[in-house]
Amino acid sequence: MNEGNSTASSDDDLGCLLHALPLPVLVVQARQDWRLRYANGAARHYFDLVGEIGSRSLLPLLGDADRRSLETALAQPELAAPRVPCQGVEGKAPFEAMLRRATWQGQAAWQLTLVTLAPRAGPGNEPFFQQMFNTNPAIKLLIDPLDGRIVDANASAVAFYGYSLDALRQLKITDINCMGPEEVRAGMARAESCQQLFFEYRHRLAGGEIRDVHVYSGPVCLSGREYLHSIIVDVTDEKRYCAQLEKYNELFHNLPVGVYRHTADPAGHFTAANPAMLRIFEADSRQALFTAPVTAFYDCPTQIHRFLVDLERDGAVIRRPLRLRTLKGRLIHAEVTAYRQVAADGAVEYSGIVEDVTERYAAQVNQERLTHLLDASPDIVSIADAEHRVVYLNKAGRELLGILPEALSEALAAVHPLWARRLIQEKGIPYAIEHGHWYAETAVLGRGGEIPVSQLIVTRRDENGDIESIATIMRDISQAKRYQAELEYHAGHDPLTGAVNRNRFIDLLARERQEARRNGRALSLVMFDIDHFKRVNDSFGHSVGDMVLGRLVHTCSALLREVDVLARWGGEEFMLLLPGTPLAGAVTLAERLRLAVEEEDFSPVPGITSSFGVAELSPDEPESQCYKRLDEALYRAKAGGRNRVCVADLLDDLSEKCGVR
Ligand SMILES: Nc1nc2c(ncn2[C@@H]2O[C@H](COP(=O)(O)OP(=O)(O)OP(=O)(O)O)[C@@H](O)[C@H]2O)c(=O)[nH]1
Repeated sequence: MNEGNSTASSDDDLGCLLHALPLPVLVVQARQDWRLRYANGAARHYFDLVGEIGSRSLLPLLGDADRRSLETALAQPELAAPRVPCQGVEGKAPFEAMLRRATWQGQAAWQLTLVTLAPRAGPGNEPFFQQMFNTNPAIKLLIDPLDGRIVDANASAVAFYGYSLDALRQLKITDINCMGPEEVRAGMARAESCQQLFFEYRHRLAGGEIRDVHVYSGPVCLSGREYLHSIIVDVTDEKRYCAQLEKYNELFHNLPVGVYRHTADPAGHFTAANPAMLRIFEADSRQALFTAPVTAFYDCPTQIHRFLVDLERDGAVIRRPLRLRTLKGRLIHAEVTAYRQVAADGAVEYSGIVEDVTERYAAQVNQERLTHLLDASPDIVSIADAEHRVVYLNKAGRELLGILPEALSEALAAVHPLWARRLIQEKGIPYAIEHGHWYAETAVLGRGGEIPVSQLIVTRRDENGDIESIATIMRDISQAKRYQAELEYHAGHDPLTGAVNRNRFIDLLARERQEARRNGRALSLVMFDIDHFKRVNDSFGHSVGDMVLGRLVHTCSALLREVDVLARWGGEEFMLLLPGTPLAGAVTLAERLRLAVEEEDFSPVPGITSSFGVAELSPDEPESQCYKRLDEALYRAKAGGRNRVCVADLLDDLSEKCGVR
């Protein structure tokens, strides 16, 4: 019992039940002159108590005999739950007082439950009995103990059972009771073993409805005959309520979230908690949880202050994330919902729900970290679900697309040129779905045209092996491409003249030879160098010599086709690769180059000329042999007076045929 006032509050369901109980129930303070602390409705009715009862004592309400009996019983501490017959208040039925030790607001008290007794035999009492029988609001039946016939019923019984008085008098109690004899016997045995003053039955009303009842019975002698006087208490609603309460209790007990109630004083203490609360706060016992001040569970004092201020102001705080500490000092992340409630005695209490979201919080923090990282990346990262709906796009992606597109196909269309889109849709995604990932160089559409990107598509499957997500990471590789192209250029070109270098020339020659063999096309080489170049260096210095080399390459390149390759073979020596060119064409070109060099202005160097050796590569001839022939031809050109073209042909007269000097 935890009623804080002398009247039961309608807010408190247990108090409400107690208040409505048809048996008079009193709570009196022990050792304090039987001061009344509580009286339920029936007790107030019996003792004609009206208004506040806090200062009144029970003793003046009782006759001397009853006072003595009660005090004698209480003076016998060996009696745990004494039952004391009392004559009762004048003009009302005598009663038996069942005494039980209780605690009332932390103080020792006695609970008195008064079971009213029907007056025993004696014709003098009959009118009194009749009056009690007829006028009492309790449901009452008078039963013939020999055959169970209902002899009489009061107005409350008529109203409750729904039969007229005459109809009730035609019935036996067994017609109303719908429990079998076995059940009745078991119920009686149970009542006896628990010293219960009533029996539990189920009574059928006239309309067929069955109600659970407690029946308090006692013998009464009327006109020389013994009858059974029964008081019937309808407990159907109470039982239903108790069953419901049990269900709620079970629910409360098994909830995976913590449910609590705590006092609203500055420290605050838990006064109710379900097992989940103990688990969440690592409390070994309820006691451990209840004795620690609520403030001890908060990690941050400003957080609790703000929480309580909001709770006081708004009456409720819904799912607020809080950092809490367990009794073992472990930090947990929780979401707390709390309500401010005012108890029957006006005391403010807080009750609420604590959800331990530590794991969820950690996952969320991880996700936020990852998102932060992905947003900081210049790479475009997108994630689509199994239905190809875009569910995530990082900052770089959002900047490129402006918004988050709904469908993957929509995103692809907005981002990629047609060829790349086809490649991704027809090859990339199907391959990634089958093998887990796909990597390729594709492109996205930039303001200035296509931007080359490296693209990785990664698929993720769930535990059933079904596709869960398709992630794409795209990196702008235009810079890398530029560097690569530059590197490739430098690896294959002479930095002084810009002509292809010897290594690249050899590679290109090998490729062109293959091509020439496949297509049956001619392929010619021309070797040439500047005449008396040493003199240039000696007379004008090396830098002028370098200038001459550069201008020579420039002059010659202007006369070449796209497919021709001009290489610096070494020093002031150059080589020409002429695909699809037979010997005659190569000789003509060499002559044209010779003339162009001769006519070029190499100021400050006057009269620069060059000598040429020309050869057509036969399909099976090793390159080394051809180089040798070219060397010989060039040597002949030098020996012949320089500034001329000589053919390196096995047919010695070919040079004459070609009309060259
Ligand atoms: N300025 C400059 N000179 C170079 C470079 N490479 C080689 N030479 C010079 O080119 C000259 C080649 O001299 P030689 O092999 O005697 O041939 P030449 O003087 O041209 O005589 P002929 O070829 O017989 O007409 C040498 O003096 C080299 O130092 C270069 O990159 N820059």
